[in-house]
Amino acid sequence: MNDKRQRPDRPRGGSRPYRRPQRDPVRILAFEVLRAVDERDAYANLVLPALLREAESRGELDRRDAAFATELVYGTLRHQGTYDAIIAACVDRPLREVDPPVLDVLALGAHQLLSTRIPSHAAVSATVDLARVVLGDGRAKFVNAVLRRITARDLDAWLDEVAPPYDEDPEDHLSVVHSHPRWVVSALWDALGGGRKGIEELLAADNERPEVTLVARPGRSDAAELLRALPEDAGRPGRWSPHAVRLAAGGDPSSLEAVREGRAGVQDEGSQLVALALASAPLEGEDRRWLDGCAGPGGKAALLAAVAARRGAALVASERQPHRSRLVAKALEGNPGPYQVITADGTMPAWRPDAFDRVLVDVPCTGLGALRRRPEARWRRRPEDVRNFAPLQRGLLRSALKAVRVGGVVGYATCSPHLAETRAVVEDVLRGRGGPAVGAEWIDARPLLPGVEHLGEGPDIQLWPHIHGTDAMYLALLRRTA
Ligand SMILES: C[S@@+](CC[C@H](N)C(=O)[O-])C[C@H]1O[C@@H](n2cnc3c(N)ncnc32)[C@H](O)[C@@H]1O
Repeated sequence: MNDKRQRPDRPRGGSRPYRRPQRDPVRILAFEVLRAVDERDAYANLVLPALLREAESRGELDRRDAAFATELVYGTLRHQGTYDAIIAACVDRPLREVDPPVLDVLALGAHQLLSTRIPSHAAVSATVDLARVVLGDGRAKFVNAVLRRITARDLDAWLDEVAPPYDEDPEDHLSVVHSHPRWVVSALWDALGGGRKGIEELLAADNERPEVTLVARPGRSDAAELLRALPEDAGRPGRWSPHAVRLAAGGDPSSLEAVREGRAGVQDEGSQLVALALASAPLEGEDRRWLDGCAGPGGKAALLAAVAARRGAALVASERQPHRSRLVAKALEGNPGPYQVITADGTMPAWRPDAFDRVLVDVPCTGLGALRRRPEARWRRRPEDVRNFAPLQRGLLRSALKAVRVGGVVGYATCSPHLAETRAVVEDVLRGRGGPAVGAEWIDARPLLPGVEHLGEGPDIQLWPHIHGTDAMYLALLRRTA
């Protein structure tokens, strides 16, 4: 602690007594996470748990504090676009001229004022104290003035003020109200189709915290075992996957023995459905050799390997990044059937052509279908990322189609619904645009997800957070014909 903070309370210019700011470890920690996300392009879902563990080990935070810090960080990052528009209306210069750490404190304050039940005076005073600790007294005055302007309206009144009317500019309106970059609103709407209701529900779902879903790896565990091991009301069966269990808020997967032993894991239900659909696609002839060509960190590979083991098939799980291959190896440890984990570039295959009966390529993508999990991703992604992934996505699909035997099945998956990453890739590869044509035909994937409704017109499928409660996973199934 520096000298200044150790000085005793004393009067300062005028009659107001000097008050030392309260050091609130929760808000300081939330601020540090926001700075790491902004300055180092860190991922909140990695930095936050690490800082929480450190603070808990120092005895500074308990579970309730940790939950509040999590709410502050995720809520602020999710609604950052909305808060920035409101803050911009309360400062007399362009936001780019406000120092980023000051903006982070203001956004944390705006979140408490506009989206939590914390009384306004308490939110302002706690945020000004935070500003005094992390920014100094001078900038804290600026923070105080801006926050007081924000308290003049509630969130709905601010949205009426700062968002352009829907009828004038629907995408800009939705972008401000639902805190998504405009180009992302546009891309999601193109993929979803339909009118205002659907896109509003989707954008709102992106701002909800997703529930944690477990997978009981078949042959190693089952949903009933997981449900029995959980306290009453702490878990529910999945909506669509017979292997899924949904944890109630605050549920800790590592409290379950099956998870600790790798017989179960954490996996979004959409990701489970993709692996299960590929595994159940009809196939004539041999069905013994399966490949996951983009396996890291191993969620789908572990489910595929477990299903393969029950069917007498073996899985090769391949991943280009060595550190992610190690995660795949860990996810597959203890699988009851044969499997192999290799580190290889899927566009320069380490296997012979025609070597496999089933192949999955869950290609690298913008991740626009998983915005619920990575609240900062929407601000980091750029439209050019879509173009930059395009050659790799096409290359990986072409290699997958060569790796499978004639009659075998390829699953092309993304966790982005952006049409340029989904159907456009598959159509280009099938038509030979930008490379040699590949002999393959579509398989209707919809019947392979029994009971799942609203999958679109087929033959490919697109899942949605607001309809299916899953990440927005895409899957195209193709059969090699020549
Ligand atoms: C969307 S992730 C796969 C997620 C994985 N299927 C799961 O369910 O856990 C895409 C993976 O492809 C890997 N990758 C990127 N380029 C690759 C390449 N040329 N060959 C193989 N893997 C690649 C990335 O490192 C990343 O781990």
